[in-house]
Amino acid sequence: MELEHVSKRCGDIQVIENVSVAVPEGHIIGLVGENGVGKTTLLKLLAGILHPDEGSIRMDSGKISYLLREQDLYPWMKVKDTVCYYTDFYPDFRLEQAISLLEEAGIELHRKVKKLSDGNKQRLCLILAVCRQVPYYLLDEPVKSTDPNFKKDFKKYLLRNLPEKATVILATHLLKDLETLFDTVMVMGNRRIKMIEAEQIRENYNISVGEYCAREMNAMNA
Ligand SMILES: Nc1ncnc2c1ncn2[C@@H]1O[C@H](COP(=O)(O)OP(=O)(O)OP(=O)(O)O)[C@@H](O)[C@H]1O
Repeated sequence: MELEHVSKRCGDIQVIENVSVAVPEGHIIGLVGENGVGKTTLLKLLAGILHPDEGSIRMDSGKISYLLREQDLYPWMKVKDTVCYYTDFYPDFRLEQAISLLEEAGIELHRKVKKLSDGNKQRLCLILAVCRQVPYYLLDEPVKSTDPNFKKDFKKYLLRNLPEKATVILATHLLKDLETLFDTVMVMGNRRIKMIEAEQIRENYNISVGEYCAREMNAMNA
């Protein structure tokens, strides 16, 4: 998965400009940056939902699982039908695993999606995303509405449920909760992306990943 000299405008805003990045395979990558900096836009470009104005993106959208937002779910459907819909649509969807994760989350199969709490709608979206068996997962703020315990255990949850060599790009503002999850971080700011491995941050700067990201975000937007 690779971006070469990619530029993208949204409305009258130049979100990214001439960005080239090769996504490291098998890494869990934290995508961070201030509100409105372009994290969702980048994930949509990678998923093939948006197209670059200039440059090219090398990826195979059939191999990508993209996390739905709660409002993308059909509210009138039952949880069971939502899962069956996914099973019909994606041959790589692991139904048994989804049923087991729904049970673990206490989400009943016969409940209508619109009757779920916001946090459980997000858990359902997450279950739909992680139960696809693909090499790439694009997760935009996957734990925003979930409870503190789930956020705390999210690293274990991902490692337990994704294929061993999966590549994950995860956009978040929750650096305190998630920083230990990342092998690499991409910091976005001022139309650019800076990528660095977590190990390199600890060795070269002797600060936490979260502290590094906060520092870089300030520097990029100064
Ligand atoms: N459909 C659109 N039309 C016009 N401008 C848009 C559209 N979608 C996004 N933008 C603008 O593009 C920029 C990047 O938005 P994006 O949602 O990618 O940011 P983000 O980093 O994900 O933000 P947040 O952290 O707040 O979720 C923002 O300035 C936003 O206002």
